[in-house]
Amino acid sequence: MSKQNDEAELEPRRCAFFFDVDGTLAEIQPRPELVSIPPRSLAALQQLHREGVPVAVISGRPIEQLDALLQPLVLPAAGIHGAQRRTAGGTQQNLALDEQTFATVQRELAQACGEHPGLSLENKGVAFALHYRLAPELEETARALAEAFVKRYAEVLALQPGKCVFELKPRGASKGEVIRSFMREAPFSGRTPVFLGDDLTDEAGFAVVNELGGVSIKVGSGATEATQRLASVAAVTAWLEALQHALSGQQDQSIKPD
Ligand SMILES: O=P(O)(O)OC[C@H]1O[C@H](O[C@H]2O[C@H](CO)[C@@H](O)[C@H](O)[C@H]2O)[C@H](O)[C@@H](O)[C@@H]1O
Repeated sequence: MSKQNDEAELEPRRCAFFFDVDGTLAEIQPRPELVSIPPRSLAALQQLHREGVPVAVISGRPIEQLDALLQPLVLPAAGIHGAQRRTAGGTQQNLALDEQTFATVQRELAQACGEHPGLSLENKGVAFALHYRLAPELEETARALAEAFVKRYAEVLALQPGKCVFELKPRGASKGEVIRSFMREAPFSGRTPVFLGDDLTDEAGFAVVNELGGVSIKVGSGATEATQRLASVAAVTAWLEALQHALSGQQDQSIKPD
């Protein structure tokens, strides 16, 4: 870094990059399955990776969905808010609920959601997301349901609010802690961590990156622990392309966030 982090001009070859997906690399869509990552962003990620700059995705989605969104790229990744982590070497670590508890929560949640047809229940294998984007009037219903389940299964579940969603994730899952784990390992260690995210779940990541002396970048509006900001997913694409140019030896001031 050539300047203080609050006005950093990044030197990409000295950084390790961490990206949230929904709302950061990909525009928010009415339903999770409609999401895609812009080809220009994918090309930039691919070049960073090809040139040996460490890049990982840190998402609330399961890793298999991340692989589908990023194909043909296969990156180090954290899924389900940190409950899953695939290292640069390809080893995968998972936090999980025991099968019986998972099956019980699944059955009870499905039954409860069935009483509110506007709610959509996403089963992520080791976590659940209660979406109300298509029925915003059900926000408080979704919140109450999620809070009740987390209270009932407090030993194993934690609440993760997000954009038009209340998620039930395995207790202990944290985007901050997975970024910390990546930063202890090659090829990430010894570099400046840079994390871009847009939502509440990303705040844990910003806190750890700040603690490690890195660069935290909030995408969009809203209160945040992040020290820098980009306005939108489109701005993330432009920022990634500026990184590409910087990697190719071209100077481009636009890699400085707003
Ligand atoms: O950590 P992220 O990569 O940002 O993932 C967070 C959640 O993203 C998805 O839900 C959100 O995006 C959907 C598609 O744009 C949107 O319809 C929904 O309202 C958002 O909450 C995904 O479905 C979740 O599993 C992720 O945890």
